[in-house]
Amino acid sequence: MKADLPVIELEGVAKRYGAVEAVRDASFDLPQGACVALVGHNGAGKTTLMKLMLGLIRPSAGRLRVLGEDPAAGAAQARRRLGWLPESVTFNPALTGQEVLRFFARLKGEPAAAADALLERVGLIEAARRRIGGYSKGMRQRLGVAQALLGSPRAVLLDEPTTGLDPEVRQGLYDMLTELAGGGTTVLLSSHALEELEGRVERVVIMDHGRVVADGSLAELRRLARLPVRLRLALVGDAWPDWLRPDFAPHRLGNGLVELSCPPEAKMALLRQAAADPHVADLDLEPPTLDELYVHFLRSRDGVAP
Ligand SMILES: Nc1ncnc2c1ncn2[C@@H]1O[C@H](COP(=O)(O)OP(=O)(O)OP(=O)(O)O)[C@@H](O)[C@H]1O
Repeated sequence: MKADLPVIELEGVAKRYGAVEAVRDASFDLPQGACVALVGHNGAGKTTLMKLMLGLIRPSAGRLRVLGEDPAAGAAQARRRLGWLPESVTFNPALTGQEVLRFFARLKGEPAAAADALLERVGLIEAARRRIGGYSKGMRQRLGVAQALLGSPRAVLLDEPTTGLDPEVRQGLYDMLTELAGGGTTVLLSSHALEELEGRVERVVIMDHGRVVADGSLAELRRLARLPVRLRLALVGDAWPDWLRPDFAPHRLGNGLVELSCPPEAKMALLRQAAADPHVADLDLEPPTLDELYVHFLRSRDGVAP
């Protein structure tokens, strides 16, 4: 397979369960070394999409290619080049991390040394001979990631890998995923939380009721959404600058603070005026939050593509 071919390709993919349309008309590519998040609320279709990519289920319509092959066609080759961390992965608590990972290594035809190298890589080598029953949630999750990385997969799919992790452990996990993608592995993770993805993934695919409603970098999605920017000014005395146009809905917050919101294209002109006005003692700029961005795309009727 050529390096410039996408590792995973979806064209008009749909999956129905009876009356439920779990995935509808999904089309996107995941190139080599991409680090992409699938974002959506419960039931949006994230897990179903991953299972389709893994070949665990067949699409009701559309075309799916993983490393150039149909993942559900039974060709084990393509499937073996994928790693998967299922949602809420559980391991036998009576076994040690090393026993579990060596067992999975055997299943994948990998040597025990490969399991040990991965335990080292995910920072579990010191706990390798301890029973999993005594592991923290973060340690179990890292063991899950190590399991997904056995056999040096070309792509890893991680279903909500950060749920329940504290911020430090989560950061460690994202660092590991960034490093993996930097080494050429395609990384796809699902998440409920857009806000934790800032600076951590290069692209997000937002899903709603089985449909892809947005696909792009967070910067691209912000540009597309054209959400208003909030400005907070600290004014000296009772001054009310005449450039505070009523259509920006300026209002006093108390303590000399005034808040207004303006469309992104008006932002620079407004900042220049504020900076040049001696009545403005201080200024804070608040870009739209990721929650606002998320809500915008969930409400958008026709969907948006980059
Ligand atoms: N095996 C199944 N049989 C019937 N319906 C299913 C099946 N699997 C998923 N669904 C339905 O398909 C829709 C999408 O589910 P999916 O698990 O893909 O969502 P999700 O985005 O992963 O949600 P969550 O964040 O809760 O994990 C839901 O309405 C779900 O109930």
